[in-house]
Amino acid sequence: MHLRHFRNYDDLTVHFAPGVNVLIGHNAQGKTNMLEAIYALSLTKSHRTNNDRDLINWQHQSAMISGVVEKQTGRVPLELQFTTKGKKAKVNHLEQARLSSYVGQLNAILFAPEDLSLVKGAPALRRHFMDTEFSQMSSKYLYDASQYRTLLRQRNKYLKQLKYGQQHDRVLLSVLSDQLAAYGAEVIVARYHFLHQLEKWAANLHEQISLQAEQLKLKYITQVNVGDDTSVDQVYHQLLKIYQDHQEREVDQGTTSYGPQRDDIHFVVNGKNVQAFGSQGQQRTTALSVKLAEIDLMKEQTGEYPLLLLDDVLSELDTIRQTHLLTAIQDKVQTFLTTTSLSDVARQLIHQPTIFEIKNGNLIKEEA
Ligand SMILES: Nc1ncnc2c1ncn2[C@@H]1O[C@H](COP(=O)(O)OP(=O)(O)OP(=O)(O)O)[C@@H](O)[C@H]1O
Repeated sequence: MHLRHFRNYDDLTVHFAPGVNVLIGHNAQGKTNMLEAIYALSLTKSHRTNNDRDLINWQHQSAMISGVVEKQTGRVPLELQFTTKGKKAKVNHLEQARLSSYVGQLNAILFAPEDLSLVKGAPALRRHFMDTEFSQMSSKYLYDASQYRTLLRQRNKYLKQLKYGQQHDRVLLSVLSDQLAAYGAEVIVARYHFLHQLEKWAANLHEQISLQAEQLKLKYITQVNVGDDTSVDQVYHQLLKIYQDHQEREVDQGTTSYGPQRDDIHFVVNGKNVQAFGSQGQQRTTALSVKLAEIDLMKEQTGEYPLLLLDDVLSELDTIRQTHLLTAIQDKVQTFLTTTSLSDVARQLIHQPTIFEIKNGNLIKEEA
């Protein structure tokens, strides 16, 4: 990987190892920035800011991240350039007209301490989780979800204009409702199936981590009826009917109250919703199982394991959970783990880690 003028990195080339890469450093040296660079190389955007300008070093006007991904099908050079005017993404040195044709070349799963609140946090967090993860597995999902978001913004704007009498034409509202229902149905059916697949892997991991004491189920919460055999067309008609039945109410409120932007996931352990009734430990085990399950699901869906980015999470987990995490990933997932100091437990658990010391935007590889 090569970074130029990215955050606090000036000009850095680094060769990472295929196994576990440990990035050790004091606070504010560039550990999270490095994970952010890898994440951005995967998804074209940061996990912690929506403003790409934040990624550019304060002394400069542009930044670059490039890297070579070694896939089963061969080596793929990727490059991202950020300027104050926008960004460019290249695959195999060719600029991509759409960012969506770039995403999916390199998949990455990031796990940070705040992800432990996936279970107890707000529903928006769980929707964001579905969107980021499923978009990496399916370019169709990425496209449908982004079309849905654009249409939702347009429809909300139009509903507000109707509410305040700036517009009167209900025909245009019907057109927007129809298009919104079409993309909404794609998103809902895809989420249902992906969550069903994710549950298989997550339940298995949860059972192991809880030493066979707990059974985890994932329940997809959405406003329409959806099951194993429900078609996209059936969901589309349900949504369309909801929009027709509630048109006056939505105009009154000036916003769209129905659709996948209101979805949620319930995590159920031994028959009880963990969000409401689970102990902190159960909530953490659930979050960990779901995150680890994504690794296997991505492999199943794409044929390649994703990269795993662990931002200072070991210190947040007890020994049992650390052991499960580290044994689940070893020898199969290329991992990048940041820490201010590696505990003795972790040192013993990681097979042949490659250790880099991060100091003020520089990486120094420790000799084995
Ligand atoms: N655009 C930027 N240009 C220059 N420096 C930046 C930019 N954005 C952030 N920094 C600096 O990068 C430094 C490293 O930040 P980073 O978040 O990577 O720290 P860290 O090593 O993960 O530390 P911690 O252990 O405290 O989380 C910070 O001092 C921050 O001020």
